[in-house]
Amino acid sequence: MTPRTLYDKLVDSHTVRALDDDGLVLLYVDRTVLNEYTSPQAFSGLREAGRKVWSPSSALMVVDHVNPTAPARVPEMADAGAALQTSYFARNAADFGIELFDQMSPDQGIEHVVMAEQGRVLPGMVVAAGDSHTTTYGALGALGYGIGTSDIEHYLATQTLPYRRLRTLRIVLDGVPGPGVTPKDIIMGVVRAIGADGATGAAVEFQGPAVEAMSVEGRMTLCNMIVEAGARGALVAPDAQVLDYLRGRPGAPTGALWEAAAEAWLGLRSDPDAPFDREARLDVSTLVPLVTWGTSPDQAEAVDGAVPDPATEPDPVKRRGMERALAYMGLAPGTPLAAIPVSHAFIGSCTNARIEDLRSAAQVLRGRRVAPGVQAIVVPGSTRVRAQAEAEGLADIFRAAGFSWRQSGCSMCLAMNDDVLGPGDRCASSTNRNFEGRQGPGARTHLMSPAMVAAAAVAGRICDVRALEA
Ligand SMILES: CC(C)[C@H](C(=O)O)[C@@H](O)C(=O)O
Ligand code: SF4
Repeated sequence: MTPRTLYDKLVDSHTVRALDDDGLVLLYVDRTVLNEYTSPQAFSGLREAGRKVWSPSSALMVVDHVNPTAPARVPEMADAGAALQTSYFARNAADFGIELFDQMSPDQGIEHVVMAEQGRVLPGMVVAAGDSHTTTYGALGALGYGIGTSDIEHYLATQTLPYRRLRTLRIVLDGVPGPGVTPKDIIMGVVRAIGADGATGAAVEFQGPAVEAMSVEGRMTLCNMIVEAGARGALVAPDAQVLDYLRGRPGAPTGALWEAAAEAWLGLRSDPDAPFDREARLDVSTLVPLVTWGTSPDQAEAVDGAVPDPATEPDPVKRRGMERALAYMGLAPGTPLAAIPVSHAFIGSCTNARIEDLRSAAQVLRGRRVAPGVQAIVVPGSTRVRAQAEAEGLADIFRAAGFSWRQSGCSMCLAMNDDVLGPGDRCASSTNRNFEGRQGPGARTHLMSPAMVAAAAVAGRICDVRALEA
């Protein structure tokens, strides 16, 4: 048999039939998750065509993008647009028979955090959903990818999608990360190294000792943020850690079925000599905590470094991009990153708001206070994560430090609810995108790890977390 990558195996095992000779197939898709923002037209399409959902139990509906995160939750949304989106969402759930976690549900949260913690995504599955960060599920050995609204409709009606096989990119992570270097710093290091277009259209498989040593939640951060290098799929071969993560979750099999599944899952890996189209390597021991200074996720620098000078960039296109980014960010070349004051700190998003993220930020905040003038908020990735953090005493640490302890949702990751920054606000943010206006018109975003956000909140400026952890 020709050696195959894990990606090839997942695509092959889900191929209903080939649609052309060039890699276009009809793919069987196991599951989806729907949000209130990208699903409405898909349901309207089904209604107009008089179609039903083929397999309602294969889908889950979660309110996450527009809901407020104010500490006291109410069923009615004050914002008229959000109220309309969420009420149509609920009507679609009821009419099409799909399970819904609305904003009042104890299981609500950011869709990708919820799918994993509920055990709705299992190794070997293909999951397509109307959100680019569906790649997160690669951490569990499942092929997740983002789709548009017309594809959501196609999925709901048929459980299949036309799918063009992707080029593969193996990213090997060697070495042991040094102090303060988290999975977020590692994926930011990867994106910086290969560029914001370095994985365009690729199915990435992360391999290597640093991946094997990483927690499953850390691998979710990798698979989530590789989208910012253009990836359309991400995978890590499932191992014993993945089994430990999944065992006992609501959607995980039990008894003999679990035993059989676990054995099969551990066999899901690329053959040793499987060919990848491309390969990249990074020694994570060379990294230090990273911070973005620009408006593209690859515009990142070591926290103990300085804002780069566009004048030293030989590529004219890159140079103009840097100049424009610095103008938007209000930064001068040569400014030490650790001298940049912040007005806001945000810990949240499907990249970095799981329990391990909250623990690492709380570790920095214990016994410390947010600097005067800094508004700091923490938005747990799910309502379950929030409850767990409360049970572990993390919420008390955040509150005592002066952070606002919120309900779950996408929140300030993309500012579709009322958590919006103003022009000129500067935010230390644990999120994945720093595009112009992402957190509000004219607002400036510096991406970093949750621990680094905590450090920035305390210092009132970008701050090397290693100084605080020492
Ligand atoms: C709203 C949705 C389409 C979008 C995505 O696909 O990623 C959002 O979640 C984001 O992070 O920008
Ligand atoms: S948390 Fe941010 S990145 Fe994740 S789905 Fe929501 S808006 Fe997109």
